[in-house]
Amino acid sequence: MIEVNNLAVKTETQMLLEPLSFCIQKGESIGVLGESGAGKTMLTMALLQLLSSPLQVEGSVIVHDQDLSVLSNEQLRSVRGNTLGYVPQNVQAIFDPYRKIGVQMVETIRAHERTTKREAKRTAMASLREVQLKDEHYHFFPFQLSGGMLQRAGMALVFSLQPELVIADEPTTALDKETKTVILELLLRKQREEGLSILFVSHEIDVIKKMVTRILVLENGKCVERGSVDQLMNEPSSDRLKSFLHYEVVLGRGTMKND
Ligand SMILES: Nc1ncnc2c1ncn2[C@@H]1O[C@H](COP(=O)(O)OP(=O)(O)OP(=O)(O)O)[C@@H](O)[C@H]1O
Repeated sequence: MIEVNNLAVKTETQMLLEPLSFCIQKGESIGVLGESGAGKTMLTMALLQLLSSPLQVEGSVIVHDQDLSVLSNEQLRSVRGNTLGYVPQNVQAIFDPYRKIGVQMVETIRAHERTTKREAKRTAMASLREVQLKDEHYHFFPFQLSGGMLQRAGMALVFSLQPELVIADEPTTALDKETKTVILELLLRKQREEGLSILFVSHEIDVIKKMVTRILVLENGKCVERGSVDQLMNEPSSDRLKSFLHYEVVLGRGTMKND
């Protein structure tokens, strides 16, 4: 459903993301693994057409045979949300701190779909329940929710628009175990039951292994390795991936076959 061809990001003096190509099919999940500064967020922003001068973006992102770079801002707003859902690491940026969660959800739903307020409220409530929040949270301000609850509310907002592909940029980093489980299980269930496609960005190899079938490893803005999870876990070739695996073993998060 999405085809990325030689996507690159640079400034006048520096290459921040070297040309990268990959496809994601319906119902497929791909992981992007890399350390801080590897270019993971740069990739997600370029995919969503959210970068502007002085950053220069080259290459193309094709969604359902449509090149996103030629779309108007209005068309892009529709693609972002209805087709491509974006879950950032810190969803505080999604919500206006001074307005109630439910009001913001209803507004977003109605900006993307022709629906009544009542119907949008029903969708918002159902979405909140899906992430194991309660109906009362609909009436809360963002600051009244804990960080983990707010991250779940962010997921609810994204899923209330029923996107076909979710781009999740470190969606569970620094969250408690319970919230992490709710978010990861929801993504996997949507993939299994609704054919959701997922681009899962993380520096946590144990999480990425559970979530995806194929991985791209980024280092200094360059894809240094790619392949299926099974293949890469058993025969990593880049030093970057080897060090990720070594780190995981040292932390005792799991036993690797190549240990
Ligand atoms: N607006 C910008 N102008 C110039 N360079 C930038 C800009 N934004 C980010 N960078 C640089 O691009 C590189 C990649 O940054 P990016 O935010 O994509 O890393 P990341 O892998 O997402 O890291 P993290 O996990 O810490 O978020 C870094 O060297 C960063 O300093």
